[in-house]
Amino acid sequence: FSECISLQIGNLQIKERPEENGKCNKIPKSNTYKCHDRAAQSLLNKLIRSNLVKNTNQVEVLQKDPNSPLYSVRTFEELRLKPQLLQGVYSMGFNRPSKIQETALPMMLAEPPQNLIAQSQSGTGKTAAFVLAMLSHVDPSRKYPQCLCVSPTYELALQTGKVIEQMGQYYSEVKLVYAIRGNKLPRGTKLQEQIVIGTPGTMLDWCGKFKFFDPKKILVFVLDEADVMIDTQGHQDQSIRIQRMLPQSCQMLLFSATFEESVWNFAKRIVPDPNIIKLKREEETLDTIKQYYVLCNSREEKFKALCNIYGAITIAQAMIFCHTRKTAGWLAGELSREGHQVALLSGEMQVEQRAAVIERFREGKEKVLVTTNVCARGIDVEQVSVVINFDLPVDKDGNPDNETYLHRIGRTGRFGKRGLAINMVDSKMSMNILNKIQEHFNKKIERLDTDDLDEIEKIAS
Ligand SMILES: Nc1ncnc2c1ncn2[C@@H]1O[C@H](COP(=O)(O)OP(=O)(O)OP(=O)(O)O)[C@@H](O)[C@H]1O
Repeated sequence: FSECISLQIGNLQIKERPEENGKCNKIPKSNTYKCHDRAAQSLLNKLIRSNLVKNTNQVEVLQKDPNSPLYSVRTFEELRLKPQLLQGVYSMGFNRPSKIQETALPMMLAEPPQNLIAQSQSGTGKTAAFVLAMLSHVDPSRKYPQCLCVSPTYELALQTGKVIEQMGQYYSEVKLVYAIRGNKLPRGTKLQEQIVIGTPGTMLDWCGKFKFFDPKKILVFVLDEADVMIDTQGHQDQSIRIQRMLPQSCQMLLFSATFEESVWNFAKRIVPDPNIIKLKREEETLDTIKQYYVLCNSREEKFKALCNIYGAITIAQAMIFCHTRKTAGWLAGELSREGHQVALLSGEMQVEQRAAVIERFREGKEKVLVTTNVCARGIDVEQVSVVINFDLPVDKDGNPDNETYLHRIGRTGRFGKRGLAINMVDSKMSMNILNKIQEHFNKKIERLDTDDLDEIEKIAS
């Protein structure tokens, strides 16, 4: 599929330019794909499964299902967004809000402003929700920072910044600046941008040490991916110190995909008198992501299983998580030898290098991303149809890391897309870890026999 240039299916023509992220560049406005024969239908199904065609049908169905996190009863118009923002939302291809957007936006846009602690599954539109809230509150005629958004990593700050730029594209007076390492401003600078987005350390320096802006004038403070934030040494304290500089009237918003007790305690310290949107444990995993495990005996067997999976199904893009840099390096080498276009991302790389790797992957220049760690958390790449846990996530004591599991599998199945998560189990210990993960989320993870190609094909259908 990745090589096809043009496809005629019934009266629908799909053209693909591989240099454009492998996405079809001509997608009919209508949500119905008409197919006149079975071969064409099966071809189209494969395209949809491999995420090469944006399956808007599926999103629409989910948005009408009250049990889905994408369910909404209201339209964006009913959420009373400014016309320029509505235009931005529609230009991004959003038709209706998701559940978190529909529930959180009225609270965030209320007068007087209300504080919020919100949880929603990965890929259900939290970022879009708080970006809309920030853009709704800024006064573009005032040339100083009014909204702060703190993200746990450089990559996520850049990603969120892009969403702000896209959503705010018709609101051109609103400007954005990145408080991230590497963006060095001369002493004495007074920022004119209305939105500052960055990582906690640099943000703290900018408002505390360098006084690039006056924290007392901030109207909205957003803390994104709170669970990832508290995993990084120092981020929790830095975030709290920033929050302490803000006026009492400032609206505090905190988002997270998971809420272990530690996240909860942190959230309560940051957000006084909050409205709370919280999920039940069994709602945390998405039904659109199918989860499997594969039994192996060694690293080489795991690699063979991976090759079998690649041999049986069309994978638009995949993310593969390993426990150590050594395994990740080895695996990336083996996959390259097999002819895959592989990107390797690991913690010892410079932040700029990491951002460049993610950008290339997002553009579809590489189809497989092998990675070890947190810099892949929260990364939103629509085309990721498969996540492989080459090694299961464990904490430093070797216990299952449920939070990381959820973040990893959440890289697929973005906004209603179907996703596959495959876990490689290679010992009694890792089987034990997998069982605990199943128990924690109260979700069965089925066994997959990767020697049986038909069975692999079936799970992707
Ligand atoms: N209402 C909507 N309609 C269609 N697509 C949407 C809508 N809201 C968000 N999206 C898209 O869905 C994807 C996931 O959204 P977003 O990144 O905001 O989710 P998230 O909950 O912040 O994810 P994570 O927990 O992984 O950070 C993005 O590609 C975004 O453009």
